[in-house]
Amino acid sequence: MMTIEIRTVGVLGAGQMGSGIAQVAATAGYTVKLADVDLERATKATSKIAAMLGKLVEKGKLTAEAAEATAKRLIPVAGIADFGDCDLVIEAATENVDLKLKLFAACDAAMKPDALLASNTSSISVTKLAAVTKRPGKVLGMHFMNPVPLMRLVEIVKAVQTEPETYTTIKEAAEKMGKTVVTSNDAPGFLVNRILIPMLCEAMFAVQEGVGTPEDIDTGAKLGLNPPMGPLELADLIGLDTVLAIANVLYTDIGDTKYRAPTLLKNLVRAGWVGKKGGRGFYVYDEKGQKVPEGFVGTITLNRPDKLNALNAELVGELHRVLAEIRRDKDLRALIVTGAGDKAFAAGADIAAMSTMTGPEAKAFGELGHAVGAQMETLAIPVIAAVNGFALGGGCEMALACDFIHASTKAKFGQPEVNLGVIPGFGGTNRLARRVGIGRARELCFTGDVIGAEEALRIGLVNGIHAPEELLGKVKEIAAKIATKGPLAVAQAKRVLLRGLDVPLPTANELEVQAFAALFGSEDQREGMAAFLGKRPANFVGR
Ligand SMILES: CC(C)(COP(=O)(O)OP(=O)(O)OC[C@H]1O[C@@H](n2cnc3c(N)ncnc32)[C@H](O)[C@@H]1OP(=O)(O)O)[C@@H](O)C(=O)NCCC(=O)NCCSC(=O)CC(=O)CCCCCCCCCCCCC(=O)O
Ligand SMILES: NC(=O)C1=CN([C@@H]2O[C@H](COP(=O)(O)OP(=O)(O)OC[C@H]3O[C@@H](n4cnc5c(N)ncnc54)[C@H](O)[C@@H]3O)[C@@H](O)[C@H]2O)C=CC1
Repeated sequence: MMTIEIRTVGVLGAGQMGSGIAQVAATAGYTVKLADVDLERATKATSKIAAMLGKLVEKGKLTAEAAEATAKRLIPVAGIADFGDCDLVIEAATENVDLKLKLFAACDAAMKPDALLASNTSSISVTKLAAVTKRPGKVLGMHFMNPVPLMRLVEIVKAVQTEPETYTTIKEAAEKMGKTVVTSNDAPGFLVNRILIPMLCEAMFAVQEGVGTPEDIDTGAKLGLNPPMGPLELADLIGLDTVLAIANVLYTDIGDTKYRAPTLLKNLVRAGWVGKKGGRGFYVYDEKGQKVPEGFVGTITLNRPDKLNALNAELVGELHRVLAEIRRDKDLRALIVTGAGDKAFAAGADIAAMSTMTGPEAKAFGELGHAVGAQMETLAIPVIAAVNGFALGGGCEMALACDFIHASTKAKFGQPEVNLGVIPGFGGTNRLARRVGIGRARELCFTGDVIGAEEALRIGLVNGIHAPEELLGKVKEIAAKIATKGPLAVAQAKRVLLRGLDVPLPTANELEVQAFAALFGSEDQREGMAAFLGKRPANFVGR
């Protein structure tokens, strides 16, 4: 029997696996049509692949011409109806048997009769998938590993119906994509996942039973058994929803309770914590997919929303106490300050309380406010203000005492104290001048004008503005990013940047040299540089 020559490959499902498969197929010279639930997702994935190719060019691993030619071979399409001219379709949609049966029947109907149809399924019976098509002999499993561009293996799974020519053609195609092939008969989990999934689940049972922490389990596995990743890190990479789906297939199809999924895994998936692709699983990840140490970011919420979080003695006293506690906390690596409710960060010092104060009382309160500002400025960790509404008077001053400010698009800033016959008393005059320049600070303090977020961004009072519902998430991302850096280095940078403002430049430069030198010999300096040279993420400990 003649086999088809593969020129055009359809990839169905543009998630982490489908995108990787599309990339290696296009790199191998195939024209690739990439589809997902809609054209938008397919187009987004295609752009991401083009960006990946760009990175390979930057690293000198691909020429610019090759990257451009590869990107041109990648065509996002609206759906299965566009697979009519494909010689091979590789399905890489979500691991769900009913979905895959439906997609196989639809692909079969849309594809030309002699084209081949493969599934990247991790565990589902390929024989069952073949049986819903009119081309069962042309169906098999083509199980790529994650991440596809880096992993050398493709496990080819022969369905009961697979014709030898189909196997040979697919093997050649996989080899053309730079992969080594192993062959499995159709059995739950095939070869690789039959071994892998019980191991991942066993690690999860160990967490569930309190035998050890995820960190200790992963470190133990990595250092004791020598795989590149620990089992829980790997489960997060695969996707906990996918791991659960595979475990369920193993358990149901083999019928042995040793393959049952741990409750912990089920609960994480129920919570939507599906691993790296969702930002959280056994670990927490930032937007770049880098692991974020958990519990390293603290948040203080000014919580007096019925009075727009106006600063009275109780609130400021509490803030003073909490900041003193935070100073003693050796685990925290960044702190966020925000306001409760959706109207205000803080609308200033409590005017009702201040209205009856004598001069000496006002002095005492001003000094308390300044003490809080100094606490925030001199904490070793960065303090970020997430200004979610009014930041007026003492509220604006409190934000200014933070290292930097991000704000919601509806935030409003001002030093309106002149309207009350007083001046800023919580560092506003001088911190504002340092942040936005003396001229602008004078105008704001003399007029009492209130400015919006756009203007605050324009004059450099805030570093970024975000939709109100996104503000806290964005600020947490920034704080989480800082938490992955060397804590000693961040602390020294904060100290030198602050102290450098108040001394002549040569003295500021001396401060910098001293701080730079002081970091050498620290565990973090050695780890940071070793991690760079070892091409791995650094794991800083703050020593
Ligand atoms: C922000 C507004 C434009 C919003 O208007 P609107 O949407 O119409 O809401 P309102 O109805 O006005 O407000 C809702 C609710 O909140 C109350 N409220 C708002 N702001 C304050 C405030 N600053 N103090 C007290 N209460 C406030 C308001 O009265 C309403 O209450 P309700 O009537 O019971 O419902 C608008 O609200 C506005 O313009 N607010 C005032 C903004 C302002 O002028 N701010 C500057 C204040 S002066 C200042 O900040 C001086 C400083 O620079 C600080 C120096 C010292 C710092 C030291 C810290 C220690 C302070 C402790 C002093 C207290 C002592 C003690 O407790 O004994
Ligand atoms: N994640 C891993 O490490 C590995 C996964 N696999 C398998 O690859 C397949 C895909 O897994 P991932 O890429 O990790 O999942 P993923 O969740 O990253 O991507 C799945 C994609 O399928 C798309 N999809 C869902 N329904 C669809 C439909 N009706 N039509 C078109 N597209 C649809 C989703 O929108 C999503 O983009 C699964 O079968 C999985 O078992 C295989 C090897 C490794």
